[in-house]
Amino acid sequence: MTFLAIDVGNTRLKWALYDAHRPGAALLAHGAEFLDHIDRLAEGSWAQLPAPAKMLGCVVAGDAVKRRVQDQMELWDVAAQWVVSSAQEAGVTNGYDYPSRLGSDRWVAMIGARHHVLAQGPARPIVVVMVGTAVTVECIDTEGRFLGGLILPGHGIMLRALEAGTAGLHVPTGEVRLFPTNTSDALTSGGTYAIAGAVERMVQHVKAHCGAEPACVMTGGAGWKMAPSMTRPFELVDNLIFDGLLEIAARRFG
Ligand SMILES: Nc1ncnc2c1ncn2[C@@H]1O[C@H](COP(=O)(O)OP(=O)(O)OP(=O)(O)O)[C@@H](O)[C@H]1O
Ligand SMILES: CC(C)(CO)[C@@H](O)C(=O)NCCC(=O)O
Ligand SMILES: [K+]
Repeated sequence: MTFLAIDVGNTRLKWALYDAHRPGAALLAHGAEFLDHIDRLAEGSWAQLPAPAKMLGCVVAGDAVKRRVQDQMELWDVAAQWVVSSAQEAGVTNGYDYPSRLGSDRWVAMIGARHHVLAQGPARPIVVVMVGTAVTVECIDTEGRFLGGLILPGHGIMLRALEAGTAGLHVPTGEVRLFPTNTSDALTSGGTYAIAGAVERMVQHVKAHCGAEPACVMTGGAGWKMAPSMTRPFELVDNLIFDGLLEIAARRFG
């Protein structure tokens, strides 16, 4: 029972084919395409894949992009199913004022993180950081309730905003330094520590609110770049969105 998981992000579509729709299933193939290039998936990297029996995805890119993905999926006889953030799913409850307005990537990643942490031991609060085009920093309490989260610009957006909004900042990417002494390093370090600082605040809020040390997990393509600059240890998890989609699929598809 092959299973196709799809994460349509702000910049790229990421997909993974598994041999079953359950946590721990074997990964058969995976890939990523910039959103501009997704119309070539059916004749490109999907052409040689075994047909998926089930599919589940999450999409933050809007209905037009979702339809373009579904067009590519016509290659197979499989129904497209997309996760919509709800009040409760797979053991996580949603504390957002309007649960369906929570980005489904955030919701699915939190479900992945909750089960990832439960698989390691007793339940504890979690801080989930997703580093992509945008950065999100979520808090889940010991009972699996999403208490709230932060949204901030990703590194690329921060640098482009500074380039666009200042008179004379156009420099190549630099290094993260404690005391940057050139413009490139100052910009790169500023962006990195802006993210690390926001995350540190959330960890403090969680400790104060929940009275326990949270498990700290980080995911997203740029996670490995952030990890050395964090104020405390973060476990890097390859793709919490795919982990979450497997958890949800196991419950929905039986
Ligand atoms: N040195 C860095 N430190 C932190 N973040 C960085 C760094 N360099 C690039 N990034 C960020 O990482 C992002 C790429 O991460 P990732 O591959 O997960 O994103 P994506 O797949 O393009 O995003 P999305 O899932 O939203 O489509 C870039 O958009 C940029 O904001
Ligand atoms: C915050 C992003 C852009 C992160 O990818 C996405 O989850 C999104 O568009 N969310 C909708 C708004 C919200 O989550 O409150
Ligand atoms: K994303």
